[in-house]
Amino acid sequence: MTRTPVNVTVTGAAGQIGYALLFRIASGQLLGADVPVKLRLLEITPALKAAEGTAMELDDCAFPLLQGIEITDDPNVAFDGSNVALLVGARPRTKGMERGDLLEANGGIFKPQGKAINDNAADDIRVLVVGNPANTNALIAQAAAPDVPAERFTAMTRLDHNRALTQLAKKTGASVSDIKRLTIWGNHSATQYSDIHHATIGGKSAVEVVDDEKWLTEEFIPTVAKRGAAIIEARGASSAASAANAAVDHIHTWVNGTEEGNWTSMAIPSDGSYGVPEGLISSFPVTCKDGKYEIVQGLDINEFSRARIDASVAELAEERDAVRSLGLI
Ligand SMILES: NC(=O)c1ccc[n+]([C@@H]2O[C@H](COP(=O)([O-])OP(=O)(O)OC[C@H]3O[C@@H](n4cnc5c(N)ncnc54)[C@H](O)[C@@H]3O)[C@@H](O)[C@H]2O)c1
Ligand SMILES: O=C(O)C[C@H](O)C(=O)O
Repeated sequence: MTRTPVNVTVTGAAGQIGYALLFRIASGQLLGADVPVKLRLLEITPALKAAEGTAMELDDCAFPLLQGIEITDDPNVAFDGSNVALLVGARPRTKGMERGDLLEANGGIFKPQGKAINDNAADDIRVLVVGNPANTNALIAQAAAPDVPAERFTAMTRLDHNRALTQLAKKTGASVSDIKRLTIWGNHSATQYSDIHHATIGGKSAVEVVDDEKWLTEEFIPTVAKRGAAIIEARGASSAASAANAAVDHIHTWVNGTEEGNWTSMAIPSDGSYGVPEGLISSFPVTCKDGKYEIVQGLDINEFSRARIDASVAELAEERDAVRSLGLI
């Protein structure tokens, strides 16, 4: 193998998403079956030992593509020469914690990590924020990295996209691969909007195939938006394997491209498209080609969609204003 290994940094590596993610990265599913990787695992000091345990297991898989593992509690080391950064570790909301407290606690994580990315990462760094509140954590990290092109900071709504695909497939009896051009708009939160107005199923309009407006508004959209909470309720812990799967999908698509005639959903810094204020990290329909993404332009947004996009974007603007008032951006 002669290719230079790609440095992949994973924060929160000893957590449950980390455990589901690292083996897939090391096996080549993130970047490709011919791309060697070096892993950098960032954890808080008390979790370093657990991260070492996971590294021992990674060693024991004898993955041919895995060219090294470094474990550290220092963001400057973790992001040194990093090409891909998966920011998973975050401060979860605990009892009695207000939203402002949560944003502030996460600011204490994502601001220094953004600075460490700015100061140490490779020129081609691509960042995916998974840790919640993902969109606003991405905004905090991005603001702390003024030397990195803003568009390299993204947040994950691919899990919502995948959830929506399956709900739609189950409703219509189609296969997920027959469904194209589905979109998640806005925030990775309960305000997100899963939009099938431009989607097709087996080449036909998804709205016409579904032909059930009540299901769309009262079941589909809320089921997808509240799926994370439903999983926490059922499992007693938040989604992990499906979140790791979506992170793999997000980076794989960003690097390797979307299929012809289809698009995906990524939370990315807005350029003002579709009335989303510039700079907010909001989910859009995107196509990817040659390692770059582009917002799908020219879609007709009906009144129904407009109201839902606006509501989610308003929440993002509130979160931005809150972190701004805390001096985090
Ligand atoms: N965007 C999405 O679709 C999505 C889906 C599922 C979960 N999540 C979020 O992903 C995050 C992680 O979930 P999990 O189940 O793996 O949580 P977890 O609690 O199992 O693991 C989090 C890990 O992060 C580590 N950590 C905390 N602060 C850190 C720091 N400053 N630097 C490095 N590591 C740090 C912790 O030690 C822990 O090991 C949560 O915020 C969760 O809400 C997002
Ligand atoms: O961790 C959570 O709050 C839920 C998670 O973001 C999910 O969508 O599964």
